[in-house]
Amino acid sequence: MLLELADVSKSYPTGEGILHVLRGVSLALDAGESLALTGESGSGKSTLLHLAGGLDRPDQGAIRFGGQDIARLGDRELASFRRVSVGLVFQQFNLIPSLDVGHNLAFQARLGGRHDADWTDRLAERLGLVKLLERYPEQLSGGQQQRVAIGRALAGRPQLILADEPTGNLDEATGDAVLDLMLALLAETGAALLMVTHSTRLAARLGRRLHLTAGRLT
Ligand SMILES: Nc1ncnc2c1ncn2[C@@H]1O[C@H](COP(=O)(O)OP(=O)(O)OP(=O)(O)O)[C@@H](O)[C@H]1O
Repeated sequence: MLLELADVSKSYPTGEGILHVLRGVSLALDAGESLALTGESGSGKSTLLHLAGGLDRPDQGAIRFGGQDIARLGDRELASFRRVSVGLVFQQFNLIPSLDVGHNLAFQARLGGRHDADWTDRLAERLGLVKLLERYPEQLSGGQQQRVAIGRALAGRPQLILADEPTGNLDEATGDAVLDLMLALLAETGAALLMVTHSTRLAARLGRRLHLTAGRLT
């Protein structure tokens, strides 16, 4: 098993008291598996994704990656886990505006000491970015920007990709094409995917689906 959330709870203090977002959530994801997470707005999908990626810590419960509880790692070890083991793709493509496509693609892999020029070239080819490598993000369409973000997430060959509404900013046809590419590349690398989506149509294309409601998974 690659990723396991065991009885994870998370709440936030708010003006009106404590908001219990996740109430004892458990899930397991194997290497190479893809899982769609659906749920109403505000149900805690992004919160769960952030916990799985070590971007935040749970109040209770264990988050095991390769058997190790990342919720118990120190800040430096957690940062290293994020750089090496996880690739993130968000709805807002989050490219670095001052870097061209080639440097955006390699950015995270370089940070994690995992840059591999041949693999990055191959990703650029598979994602149809070869002719765009010297352009800057503002010179790209939304679909092109998201293809760069996917390449950047995969460049360091992380074992887990976490995607939060990755096609939410794209029209349906472009979004479908981008998702197809992402799934094909995941199949090639063997990485697992945990993807948040509002769309049951997109969720149906992944291996498994879970629905978050009232802080619990069904
Ligand atoms: N840092 C925070 N402090 C206080 N409340 C928060 C914080 N982050 C999230 N929340 C609240 O927790 C709940 C879950 O938020 P989350 O972003 O995980 O939901 P979501 O299912 O991803 O929603 P959406 O589909 O709208 O993106 C929401 O009610 C949100 O307002």
